[in-house]
Amino acid sequence: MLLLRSLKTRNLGPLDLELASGECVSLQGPSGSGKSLLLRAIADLDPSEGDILLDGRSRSQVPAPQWRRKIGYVPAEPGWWASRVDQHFEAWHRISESLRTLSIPSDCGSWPISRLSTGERQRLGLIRALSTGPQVILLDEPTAALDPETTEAVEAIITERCRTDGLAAIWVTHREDQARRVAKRHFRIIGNGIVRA
Ligand SMILES: Nc1ncnc2c1ncn2[C@@H]1O[C@H](COP(=O)(O)OP(=O)(O)OP(=O)(O)O)[C@@H](O)[C@H]1O
Repeated sequence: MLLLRSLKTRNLGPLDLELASGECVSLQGPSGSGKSLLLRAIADLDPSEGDILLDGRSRSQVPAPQWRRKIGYVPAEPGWWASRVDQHFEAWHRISESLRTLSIPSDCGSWPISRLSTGERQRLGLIRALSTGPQVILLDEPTAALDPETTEAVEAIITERCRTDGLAAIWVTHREDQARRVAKRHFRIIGNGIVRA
C-alpha cells in the first residue's frame, strides 16, 4: 500500500520499505539519526529523492495537499497557527469521542492554544491528524510527554484504527517495550540505512 523506493533523505538512503494496509511498523534509532526527516519526507514536507507510492500512485502524480491528507504526520511537537483550539479542526463536533478516549476535557475547543499542556498538545495533534481520515499515519514519538495510562489509550486508538480502518502506521519510539506492543515488524536506523530489528 505504501512503498518507499530508493528513497533518499538528507542523511538516509537509498531506502526501500513496503507497508501493508492495516500494518504498524516501529522505527527506532539514535537521536539525530534521521527518523523525523524520514517521516517528513514521506509526508512530502521535506525534500527527498527516489519515489514514494501510495496504492500504486507516485507522490509526483498526487497534488501535495491531497497527499498530505492521505499521509498524516504527527510531529513530536505539533504546530498551531490560530489562537483557539477548535480552529485547528475541520469538524470539531466529530472528535468528541476521541477527546473522551484520550482524557481531554470536552470544552477545550474554546481554549487558547497557550493554555495547552505539552501532553494535551501531543494528544490533540494526534486527533487532528486522524480526523482527516488518512490512509497512513506517521507518528514521531507520539507518547513522549504522556503518562502510562494515556500512553496506553494512544496505543489502543492506533491499534484499533489499523485493525478496523486499514490504517497503516510508522511509529517512531525510543521505547523497546512500546515498539513490541504496537508493531509486529521492527526497523532500526543503522548508519544511513534501515534494517529489520
Ligand atoms: N533543515 C535541516 N538542515 C540541516 N540539517 C538538519 C535539518 N533538519 C534536521 N537536520 C539534521 O539531520 C539530523 C537528523 O535529524 P532528525 O530530526 O531526523 O533526527 P531524529 O532521528 O528524529 O532525532 P531525535 O530522536 O532526537 O528526534 C540531525 O543531525 C539534524 O541536526
